[in-house]
Amino acid sequence: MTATVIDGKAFAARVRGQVAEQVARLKAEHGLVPGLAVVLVGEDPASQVYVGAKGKQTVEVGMISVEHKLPVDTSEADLLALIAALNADAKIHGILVQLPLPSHLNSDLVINSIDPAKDVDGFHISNVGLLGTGQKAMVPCTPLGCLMMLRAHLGKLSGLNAVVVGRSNIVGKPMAQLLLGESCTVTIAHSRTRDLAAVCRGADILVAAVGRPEMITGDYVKPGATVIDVGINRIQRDGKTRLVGDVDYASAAAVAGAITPVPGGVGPMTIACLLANTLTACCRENGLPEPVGLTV
Ligand SMILES: NC(=O)C1=CN([C@@H]2O[C@H](COP(=O)(O)OP(=O)(O)OC[C@H]3O[C@@H](n4cnc5c(N)ncnc54)[C@H](OP(=O)(O)O)[C@@H]3O)[C@@H](O)[C@H]2O)C=CC1
Ligand SMILES: Nc1nc(=O)c2c([nH]1)NC[C@@H]1CN(c3ccc(C(=O)N[C@@H](CCC(=O)O)C(=O)O)cc3)C=[N+]21
Repeated sequence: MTATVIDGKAFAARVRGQVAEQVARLKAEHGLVPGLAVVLVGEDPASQVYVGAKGKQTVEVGMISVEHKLPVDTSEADLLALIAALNADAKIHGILVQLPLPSHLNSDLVINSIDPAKDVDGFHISNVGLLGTGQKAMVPCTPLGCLMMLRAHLGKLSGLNAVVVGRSNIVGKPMAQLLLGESCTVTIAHSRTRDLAAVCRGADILVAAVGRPEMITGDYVKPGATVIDVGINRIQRDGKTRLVGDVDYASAAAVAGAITPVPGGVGPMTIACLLANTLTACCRENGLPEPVGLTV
């Protein structure tokens, strides 16, 4: 079997189109323009690429983009003061603090200082709790993007076996919550899981969020399964820098029913969902109806 490729790049372009349409309507009918502030501390080159891409796409869908680039030695007090100012700024509806933060900063404290209504990453403890209890939350962008692709490809997910490899707060855990919300039977695997390959072979839906290049090979995949590769790993191969996922694409695609590529899979959907969440936050903050087709 050769797997169907789930084209995240094309899917993300459609999501951005839907966002742009609804942003235009918000402007015409209510005079509102959603605003997203991205805060980057330090000069990690990969982070700068993401922040640049986010800013460009934010403007393309008609929203306001504000970038705050702070020096690597920024104090916690200064960062908290900036977040307090953004919380109080009526033109800003979404705030994203790029992670990881330099080690002298307490990222839990920083994230939890964001107004939960503006927490478009969905990392604030209030949003984590709301998602975990099945209430209306801001949903983390990467898992939201994965869920949108799964729904589009599979339709109803109810009753399917889902295995999420990875238990981070930003990907693995919220992904598992969303799949549980879809009535999947969910297993969360991690570095202590025994016989990971056998656990993964039980999955109708296999989500890899590990951070280990090409670890999930074809022998981890149930024939016909849907494989979502969240991993973004920069490796050297044949003297060139290449981007690969956590899934060994060639061997997995030979067994799977459908698979997301890297690049061009989950990554572009993450940014599209960030824009969707900013629109959602703007609507909620102004007591307007939820955007159509862009929330869980
Ligand atoms: N496409 C996108 O938009 C995004 C991509 N990413 C990418 O996704 C990947 C995961 O990111 P993130 O969740 O932040 O990573 P973390 O490093 O926070 O978590 C990795 C998880 O993988 C588990 N793990 C590590 N090694 C193994 C192993 N050998 N077998 C089984 N499980 C293992 C860890 O287990 P344990 O808890 O036991 O240590 C941990 O739960 C990375 O490649 C990252 O770059 C991240 C965010 C967004
Ligand atoms: N507060 C916070 N929120 C995040 O959502 C967040 C973060 N911090 N820190 C870093 C990770 C990583 N992340 C990616 C987003 C887009 C691509 C993406 O668009 N990738 C392209 C390739 C881009 C390239 O070539 O480098 C693709 O997969 O096709 C990748 C990774 C968001 N993250």
